[in-house]
Amino acid sequence: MPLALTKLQSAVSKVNQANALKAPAALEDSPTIKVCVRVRPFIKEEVEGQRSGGECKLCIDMQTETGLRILNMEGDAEDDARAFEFDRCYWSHSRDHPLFATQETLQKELGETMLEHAMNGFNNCIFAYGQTGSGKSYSVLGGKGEERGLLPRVVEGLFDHFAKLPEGATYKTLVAFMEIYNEQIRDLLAPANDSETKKLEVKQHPVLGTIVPGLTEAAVASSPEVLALVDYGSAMRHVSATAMNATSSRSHCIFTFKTNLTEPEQPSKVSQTHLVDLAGSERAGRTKATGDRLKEGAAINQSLSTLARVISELAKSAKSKKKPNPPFRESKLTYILKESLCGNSKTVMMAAISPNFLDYDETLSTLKFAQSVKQVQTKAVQNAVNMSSVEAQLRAELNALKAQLQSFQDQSGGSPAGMSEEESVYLKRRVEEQEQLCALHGTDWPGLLALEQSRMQRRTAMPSAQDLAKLQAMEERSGDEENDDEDDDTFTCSLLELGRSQEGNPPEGRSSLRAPIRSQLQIGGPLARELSANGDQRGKAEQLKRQLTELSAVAVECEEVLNEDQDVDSEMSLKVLVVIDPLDDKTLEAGLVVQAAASSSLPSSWAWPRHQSEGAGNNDWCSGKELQQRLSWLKENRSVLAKGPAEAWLAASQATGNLQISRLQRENAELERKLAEMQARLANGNSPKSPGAEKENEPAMLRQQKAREAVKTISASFETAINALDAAQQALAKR
Ligand SMILES: Nc1ncnc2c1ncn2[C@@H]1O[C@H](COP(=O)(O)OP(=O)(O)OP(=O)(O)O)[C@@H](O)[C@H]1O
Repeated sequence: MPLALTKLQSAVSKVNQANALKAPAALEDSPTIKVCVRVRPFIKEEVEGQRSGGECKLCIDMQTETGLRILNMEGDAEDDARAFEFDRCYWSHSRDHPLFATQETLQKELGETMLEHAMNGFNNCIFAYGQTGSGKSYSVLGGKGEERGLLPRVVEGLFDHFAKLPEGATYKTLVAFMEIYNEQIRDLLAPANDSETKKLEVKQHPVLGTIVPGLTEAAVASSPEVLALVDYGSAMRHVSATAMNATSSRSHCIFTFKTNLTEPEQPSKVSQTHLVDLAGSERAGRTKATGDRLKEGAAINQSLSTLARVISELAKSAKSKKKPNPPFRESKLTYILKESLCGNSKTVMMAAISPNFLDYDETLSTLKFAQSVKQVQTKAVQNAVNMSSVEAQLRAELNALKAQLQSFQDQSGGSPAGMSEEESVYLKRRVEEQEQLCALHGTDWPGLLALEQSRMQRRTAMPSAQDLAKLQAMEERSGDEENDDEDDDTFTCSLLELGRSQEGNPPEGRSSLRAPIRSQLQIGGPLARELSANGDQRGKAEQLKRQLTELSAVAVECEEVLNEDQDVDSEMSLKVLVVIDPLDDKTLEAGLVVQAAASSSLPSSWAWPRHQSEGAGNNDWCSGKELQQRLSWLKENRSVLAKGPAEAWLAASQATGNLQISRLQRENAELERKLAEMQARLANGNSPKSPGAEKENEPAMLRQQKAREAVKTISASFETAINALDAAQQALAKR
């Protein structure tokens, strides 16, 4: 082929590739916040009536990619229709519509655009806004497989982009995940025990802009790692059932990733991207909220109304060119998003709306709000930064803080005199925070990755997505059983079973027992309904969640202990039986079955010390406390598991108060008796008596041969048992 033609073809293909990545013209760069609207399908709660009394009337009409109409079905629909224009409208209500948009459509248009920005050093933000149950979480987080939302797709895409970087380029990524619940910031990535103690505040930093000191910023190197963190964070989020949505998010949730790309001899391109899933705006009457739910609703509405005032102020000033004075600091949400709403960021609003006429008022108000957001301008600039100068500035600040603390301490020979207790605590905390900032913006990247690994181990971990599919199937089965037993309305039971064996390949970097506990509760639909049905069930739900969290932590620790021992064939499964009885405090039973060293060391019949409370036929089950005992056993004995039966038996006998030794002695006595009996019969030329008549008729030679084999087998096992017992007793005697 002539060279010119090859070049032309390659140029055409490059242009095509670039076009394929490009968002529609309406989404291309302009200084205002881009506004998209998405219409969801009718959902189960509408069809079944909890949300709408069974009334499903479509009131949205979309003819173009940028325009929609909302119809007032009470009057003359055509006359009463109100038309709106946005940067992009996504029709996800019905698949047969020519404009039908999938999760993939959103990723191609919005996700890829954000990634292009991030790779070029621009900050991004996408925030999903809308009434409860309108599809915000579905768009941002989504479900499984093809239903994955923007967040997981963007994370995967990010690492695909990194893989294509030119030689010599390096990248670093930090991720954070927080929620704002009742005006408090919660770190969703902090290991469970840490998060309760930390009170997080938003601050303005002279070098770094808006920051939340103390918030976990996890150094990550692959998309599975980030997705495991997203699972973990989602599990920690406040979700509960309301009449409008069985899995309603009760908090605003912000996932952030920061990138730092460096090419040789170039300033680093840094970016920060927020993906925000706002809590639903709601009217207490429709959600039937009372007590804590109502309080949550008030806090949600307060921050959303601050957001509305901020937007209104910004929109007004865009028209009048006056300097705006928006009340950013009146809510944590607007304070954190300040930069995204009017500063250095390319920002998209995703307005999620319900298609149902019953939600007409809320939908209209969402559309009007979205229209005002369209006028708000931001000022995105490329962040090309000299990282060593940033680090130097942060270090200088750290040194100044340390010097200040030191001078107070010097004045008083150790304790900071002249300072109140509060001031000294404050200064010490500032030093700690500044040290964390220096580390995050310093050069010790391997150190940050190692820190994250150790944090991961401390996180209470949960089952994986694969396990969740299993869970769901089991839950459905147990749901059917519940329906069969409608008379018994005091109990709700769910059986969740997670498993792991050597054949299963857990995804790299993730323990197979990790998955959101909250997903378990969501899957436990009947359970969630039971918990939210009667006034004060929240306490019960929290208690249950705590118990499940603790239990999973123990299970994962067991799994990790087994994983450490490469030589041990192990198989493990966790069964959780959730029993909720409103009259009883006992809410949870769990069982952990570990077949450690089933084939190589421990005799398979005796792989686990059985607890005294275990009854026949039910010996896999144990309570949380017993699970802890099993974990201790496993920890104490892991070093011997792979060595051989004698040591393993010894270890087990120590752990179980020598019960096993006496059991073994009984077994040996029985074996000895059988052996003696056989030998005596053989010596007399008599084969052992067979029970059946046919056997009586067997030729004498054959019977004798069988008897000899039986003796051989028995004496072999007898020998093994004796040796093991001897070794065990000798070792015991030495201690
Ligand atoms: N585009 C869509 N396609 C299919 N199902 C959807 C879509 N959007 C939303 N849903 C479904 O609608 C229900 C409510 O959606 P979702 O939980 O995302 O609402 P939300 O706005 O986040 O609610 P809340 O504010 O209460 O958390 C869910 O069952 C979700 O799966």
